[in-house]
Amino acid sequence: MTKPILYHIPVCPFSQRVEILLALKGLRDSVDFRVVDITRPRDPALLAKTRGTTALPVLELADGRILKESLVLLRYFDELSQAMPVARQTPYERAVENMLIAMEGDFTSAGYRLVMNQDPARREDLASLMDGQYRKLDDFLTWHAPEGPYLFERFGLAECVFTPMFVRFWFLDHYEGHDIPAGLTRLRRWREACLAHPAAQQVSREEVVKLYYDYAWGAGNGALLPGRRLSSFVFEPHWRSRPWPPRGKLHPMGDAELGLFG
Ligand SMILES: COc1ccc(C(=O)/C=[SH]/C[C@H](NC(=O)CC[C@H](N)C(=O)O)C(=O)NCC(=O)O)cc1OC
Repeated sequence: MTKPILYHIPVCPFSQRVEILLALKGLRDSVDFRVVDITRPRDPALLAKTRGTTALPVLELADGRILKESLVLLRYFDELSQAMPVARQTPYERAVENMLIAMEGDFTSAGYRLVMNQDPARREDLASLMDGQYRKLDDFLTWHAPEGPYLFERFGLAECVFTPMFVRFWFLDHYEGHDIPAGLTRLRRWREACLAHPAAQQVSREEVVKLYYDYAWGAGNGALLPGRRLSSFVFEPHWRSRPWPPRGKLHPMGDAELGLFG
């Protein structure tokens, strides 16, 4: 039987969400993962399938129908196979889960704006906004799940949504020296449990720090920085062969210093 195809970027957090849920449901092998190199022009055939949008992940069903948006794909796969449901099953618990998931967009944006910031004069404000997002999450968890570590008794849909962002925000520690503010113990407990879960081990801290280097200099989604020939997002040379970039944003490194020998 032809498997559905998930077009994805290996290190993209939105793709990782889907990988985590598929791993939780034992469906990882039921999907054909097709890697897309966003540092190169998109395949016209894929662009035609997505009607011109470029954001990944994109799911192509066996009959050619196309689905997009990671949150949609999470629920699609969770509902496709009734076994081992990941989303909560009662209206109230699903509502609480959705309230937490509704907070993810602002949380993610705050983190990416902080890591991509190039204006030292704005850093304090952006760091403060990030702190505010952490406080909102800590307050929500303290309110709805004071014991934890998860929102409910197991790693669920909200954890699928947030864990890839906790993974990416290792770049905040490395390039901005920024982390969850002291005292937010409930959020730290949640993050620690999410990061340790066996279904969420697709991307390492080393991979994030090396691949997201260009984000720290304001270039996202594979965009090229001035004077550079290769994006830090390229697949080759493999990130394992590259040196660790220094912590902080002291001076921009060139391709050679980054181990990007094209
Ligand atoms: C808030 O700023 C950011 C937040 C997250 C990401 C990210 O991880 C992209 S991951 C890769 C990105 N995918 C998405 O943004 C998907 C978002 C979509 N809403 C979903 O949930 O599936 C992509 O395909 N980019 C290639 C393209 O569009 O051609 C980047 C940000 O800025 C560059």
